[in-house]
Amino acid sequence: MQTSDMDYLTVALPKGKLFSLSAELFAKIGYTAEGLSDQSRKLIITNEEKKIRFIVSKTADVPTYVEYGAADIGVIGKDVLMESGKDVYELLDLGFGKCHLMMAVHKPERRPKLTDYAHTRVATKFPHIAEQFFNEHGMQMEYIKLNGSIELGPIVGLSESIVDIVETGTTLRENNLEEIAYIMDATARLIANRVSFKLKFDRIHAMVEDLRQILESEAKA
Ligand SMILES: Nc1ncnc2c1ncn2[C@@H]1O[C@H](COP(=O)(O)OP(=O)(O)OP(=O)(O)O)[C@@H](O)[C@H]1O
Ligand SMILES: O=P(O)(O)OC[C@H]1O[C@H](OP(=O)(O)OP(=O)(O)O)[C@H](O)[C@@H]1O
Repeated sequence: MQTSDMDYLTVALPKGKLFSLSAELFAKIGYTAEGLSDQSRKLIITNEEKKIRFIVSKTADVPTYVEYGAADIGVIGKDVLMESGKDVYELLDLGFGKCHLMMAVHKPERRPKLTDYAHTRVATKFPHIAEQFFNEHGMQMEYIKLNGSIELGPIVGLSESIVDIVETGTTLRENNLEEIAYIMDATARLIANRVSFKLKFDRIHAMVEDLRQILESEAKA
């Protein structure tokens, strides 16, 4: 394994929904870098003075960069972290990116039971989480991995149900789907490489404490 350069703290930020919120949070503790914005195409942005390096990665790849030590620290949704199964420390619940994972089906005529769907097909970005959930309910399923627009699955007959994220519920409503089982809540988490956490303990610990203070003061406001 590689541990990111000892002089620098390397932070992996996910593209997409969590990017701006993560960058804003780091900026509040003084972790800024010129050119760190949604619009930039730069993949590595360094603040030489503070010895911080941000790497901007595809969301699902953040746990991989952190597990291998290419990044010391990362921000990632709990959903993606659980699905990845990567061996990293989870240091802090950052609170934003709130959503939940659930199972939904095409709007049924009568209230269905979860077990009505045993042995059917589930479309999902989260096959590991889905399998764990259905196993806990003693249900054997067929998992169809999709990478986006999961709600299409039942509409076009690819699957009988989906396991996906819900935030406002708009996507379910607009596609005539109904949640029939709650699986888990998710928020953004701060994660760390296990070796970096030991080798760069003072720096990471100080950063976590600064972030914790910001989050606590925002929660009180
Ligand atoms: N409405 C939402 N839809 C999707 N994810 C949400 C939502 N609200 C919060 N999140 C959180 O934001 C994380 C990132 O979502 P995003 O849609 O940016 O990921 P992605 O589409 O997998 O990434 P990428 O844009 O790199 O393909 C999710 O893993 C989840 O934890
Ligand atoms: O409850 P809502 O507020 O409607 O949000 C939920 C939707 O957001 C996510 O999709 P995303 O925007 O990440 O696009 P994707 O389908 O490409 O994953 C998720 O997969 C749902 O489709």
